[in-house]
Amino acid sequence: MARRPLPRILTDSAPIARMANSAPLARGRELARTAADSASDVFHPLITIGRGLRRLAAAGRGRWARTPKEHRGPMLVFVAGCVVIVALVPYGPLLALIAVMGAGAWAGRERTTVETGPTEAETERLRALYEALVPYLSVEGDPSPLYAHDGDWEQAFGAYAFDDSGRLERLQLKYPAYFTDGEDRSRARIEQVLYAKAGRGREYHFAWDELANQLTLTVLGALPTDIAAQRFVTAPGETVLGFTDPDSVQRTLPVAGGEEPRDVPPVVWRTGQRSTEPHLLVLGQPGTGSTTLLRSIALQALHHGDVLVIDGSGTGEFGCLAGRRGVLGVECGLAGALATLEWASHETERRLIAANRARQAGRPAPDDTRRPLWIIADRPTALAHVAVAEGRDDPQRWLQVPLRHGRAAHVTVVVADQFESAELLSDPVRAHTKARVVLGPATVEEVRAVLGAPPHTTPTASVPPGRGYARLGTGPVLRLQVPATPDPLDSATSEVQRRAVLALLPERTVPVDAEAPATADDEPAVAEAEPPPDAAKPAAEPVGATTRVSTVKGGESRVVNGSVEVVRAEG
Ligand SMILES: Nc1ncnc2c1ncn2[C@@H]1O[C@H](COP(=O)(O)OP(=O)(O)OP(=O)(O)O)[C@@H](O)[C@H]1O
Repeated sequence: MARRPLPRILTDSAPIARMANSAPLARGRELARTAADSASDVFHPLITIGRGLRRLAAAGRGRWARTPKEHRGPMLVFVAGCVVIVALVPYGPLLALIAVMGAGAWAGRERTTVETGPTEAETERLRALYEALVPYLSVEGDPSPLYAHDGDWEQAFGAYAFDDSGRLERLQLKYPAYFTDGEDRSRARIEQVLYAKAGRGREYHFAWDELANQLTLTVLGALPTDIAAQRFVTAPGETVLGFTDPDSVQRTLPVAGGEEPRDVPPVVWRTGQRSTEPHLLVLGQPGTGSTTLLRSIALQALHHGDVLVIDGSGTGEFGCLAGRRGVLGVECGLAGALATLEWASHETERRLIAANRARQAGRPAPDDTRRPLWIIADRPTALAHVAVAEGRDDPQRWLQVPLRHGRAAHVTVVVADQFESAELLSDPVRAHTKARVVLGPATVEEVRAVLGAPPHTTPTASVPPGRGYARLGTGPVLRLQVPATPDPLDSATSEVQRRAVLALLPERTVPVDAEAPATADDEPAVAEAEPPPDAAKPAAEPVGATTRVSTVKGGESRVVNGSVEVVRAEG
C-alpha cells in the first residue's frame, strides 16, 4: 500500500521560521529582555544581599564543621546568649536585622579577582631555568643549597617579569656566596645558560651585584636605526659615534628622525689635547658599516677641522668628500696614500715644533697648529698588501708620528679595518688607538679581544648594519648604533638620506666642471653630475696656513720645503 505524504505544514520548516521571525514575536522578545534587565537593576541590592547571606551561611557551616565537637556546646550557648541579649535590648531585633543585611551586602559584593603570580607555563619555564642553573650554582657538601634538583626556585628567583607573549623579560636571581662571580669565565657560563633558556635571538643585559650575590637579567630593546646623519649638538672636540642605551650614559642629544624630534643617549668621543683616547680603531666584518661610521666622523670633523682620507678598499665610498672645503685629499692608491700620510707625519712634527717655539717665546701657539687635522684611514691593511707586492713602505709607517704625538698637535687618527686583517695592523696603530669600536656580529671573545673587556650583553647573531659595541679607554662597553650616513653617490641610497648627507658637506672649493659650478643650493644636482668617485681627483687644498698638498691617485711624491708635492707617475 502506498504511503500517504505528511501534511505540508509538518514537513516544511519555512512557516515555523517565518513565525519565529514575525514582528509581534520579536517585539515580545525585546519586551521580555527589557523587563528582565529592569528587574535585575531593581532587585540588584536584594540579589547582592541574598548572595552575601548565602556566602555567610556557607562560611558559618564551614566554621561549624571545623569546630571540634567539645567546643560546639559552649559555642551554641554563646550564640543563644547573644540572641537573647539582642531580643531584650530596645530596637535590638531591628538593629540585628540591619546588621545582618549590611553584612550580607558586604559579603555579597562583586569582587574582581586579581591574578597574581606566574601562570602555569611561566612557572614551568622558571623551574626549567632553575634546574638548568643547578650544576653551575651548587657544590657537593653544601648543607643548605640554594640550587638543588627539585629545589625551591622561588627562594632563588627574587623577581621576574614576562612579556605579553609569555617570554621572560626580567629576572633577578640570587646565587650562593661561594660562586666565583669575579671570574669572567664563571659569569659567561651562567650568562650562556640564561641566554639559552630565556630565548635566543634577543639581547640581554646582565647586571652582576657582587655585594648582594645577585644577578639581574633584562631584555634589551633594539637601538634606534632611524637616526640619519645630521648636525649633532656637540661642543668642538666632541664626535658622536652613535647612540646607545639610556641607562649607559648620562647625556642625551636632541635628534631629528622617526616621526618627531626626540632626545637620545649618544656615545660621544672626545678628541684633542685633553683626550685620554685621542685616536680610534674600528673593526668589524665586511659590510657591517665601518665605512659609514668613518663617513659620519668625517662629516662631523669637517665642521671644525681638516680631513685627509685614505680609502684602502678603493671602492670610492668617500668620493662625496673630494673637492670640499677642509678635505685635504681622498686617496685610493698606494702612492697617493704614502705621499699624503708622509705629509701628515711632517705636518704633525711641524705643528709640534711651531707650538714649542711659541711656548718658549711666551706666545700662544699659532692658529695653524691648532686647527684639528683628522687622518681617516679605511682599510689601510689593503694598501699594506699592495706595498709588499710592490716592494714599498707600508703606509701605516707614516701613521706612527701622528699617533704618538697627534694629541699635542691636534691631529686625530681614525683607522677602520676588518677582523681578518687585524693582525696586519701595525703596532703603533694597536697601541695608540684607545677608543675602540666593534661592528657587526661578533663573539664575546672577539669583542673582548678588540675592546679589552667583554660586553655586558649577549651579542646576537644578526644585527642591523651599524650595530656594534664601543669602548672609550677604560670606560664601560657600550652598545652602539651608528647614524645612517650612506654614500650619497651610491644609487642605492634613498633620496632622503642622500639629501641629509649632502646637507652636511662643506661647500666645494674645486668645481665639478666648468659648466656646473657648485653652490650649496644645488647639492643634489651637483652630486648627480659628479665624476665616478674612483676617478683621479684633484683634491688639493691648503693644509694649515703654510703647506699645500696636491695628490693624484697613483702619483709619486716628493717633499719640497716642508710641503709635499705629488707628481704623476702613471699614464
Ligand atoms: N648605521 C647604518 N644605518 C643604516 N645603514 C647602514 C649603516 N651602516 C651601514 N649601512 C649600510 O650597510 C651597507 C654596508 O655599509 P658600509 O659600506 O659602511 O660597510 P663596510 O663595513 O665599510 O663594508 P665594506 O668593508 O664592504 O665596505 C651599506 O649599504 C650601508 O648603507
